[in-house]
Amino acid sequence: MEQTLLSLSGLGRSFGATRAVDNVTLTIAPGQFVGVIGRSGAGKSTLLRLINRLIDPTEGSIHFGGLDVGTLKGKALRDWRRDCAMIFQQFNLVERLDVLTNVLVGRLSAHGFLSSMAMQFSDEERTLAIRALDRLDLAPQALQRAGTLSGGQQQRVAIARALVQNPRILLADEPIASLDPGNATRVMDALRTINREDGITILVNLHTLDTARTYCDRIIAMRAGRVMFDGAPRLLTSEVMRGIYGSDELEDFSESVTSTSLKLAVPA
Ligand SMILES: Nc1ncnc2c1ncn2[C@@H]1O[C@H](COP(=O)(O)OP(=O)(O)OP(=O)(O)O)[C@@H](O)[C@H]1O
Repeated sequence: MEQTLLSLSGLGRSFGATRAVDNVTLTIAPGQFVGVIGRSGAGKSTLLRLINRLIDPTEGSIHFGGLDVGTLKGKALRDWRRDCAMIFQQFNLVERLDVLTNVLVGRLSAHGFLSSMAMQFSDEERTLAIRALDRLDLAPQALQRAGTLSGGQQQRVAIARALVQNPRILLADEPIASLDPGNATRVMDALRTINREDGITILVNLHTLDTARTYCDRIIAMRAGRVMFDGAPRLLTSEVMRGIYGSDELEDFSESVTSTSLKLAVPA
């Protein structure tokens, strides 16, 4: 039987009359690379924010291993947020700080209040951060101000910051939505490397089907807060997509964002 790392049961979140996430039940096995697709407003961000506990559910439960994530408070909640790293579309770096310091921010959750206020880091932590940057081909930029990097480089710094947290799962909320195809490919390649080499489970929100098909070993398609499809990419055929989203909505998914998928889209 397949192991379960993360389990969502009847998970829901309303904002007034809007059911942003509606009765989502699913399990994720360790090491999976899962893509969540859906149009704008489908509930993808809300789903990730619920898992990370940036927002609280109105119904249902979230379990991670033996942990009841929905009930965590104080230090246990902070520990969960460290185990469950999150990266965002807008990178969320401190632009005036150098790249290395931005990566070291990922270590703050392991510090006490005073040392985190003083931003004091050990030599081991600096080595860890440099190593993470090196893996993402960004060691030469370590002392550069983060705000001077390209969007794709900034997103890779955000991935390095997440890596030094030693997360058990990485949630990425539309990480390539504001990048050009070349940078989008490098960011998705970096996520794939982390998934394969470190075994970190990845849940990534995407709004393009081609990218999800290229990188993910499982796709969850959402519409109006609900899971409409959950399975292997090859099973998410055009007919299935049309059945979920209708012919008009389908156009929203057709754009190819990553150059890998562009290559795949070119007939032989
Ligand atoms: N804080 C909030 N207050 C009110 N409504 C919200 C809030 N957050 C999300 N919603 C609503 O919940 C629904 C789902 O939004 P969500 O951001 O999760 O969708 P999404 O699929 O991530 O879309 P996008 O790709 O545009 O980010 C939308 O109707 C949105 O307007």
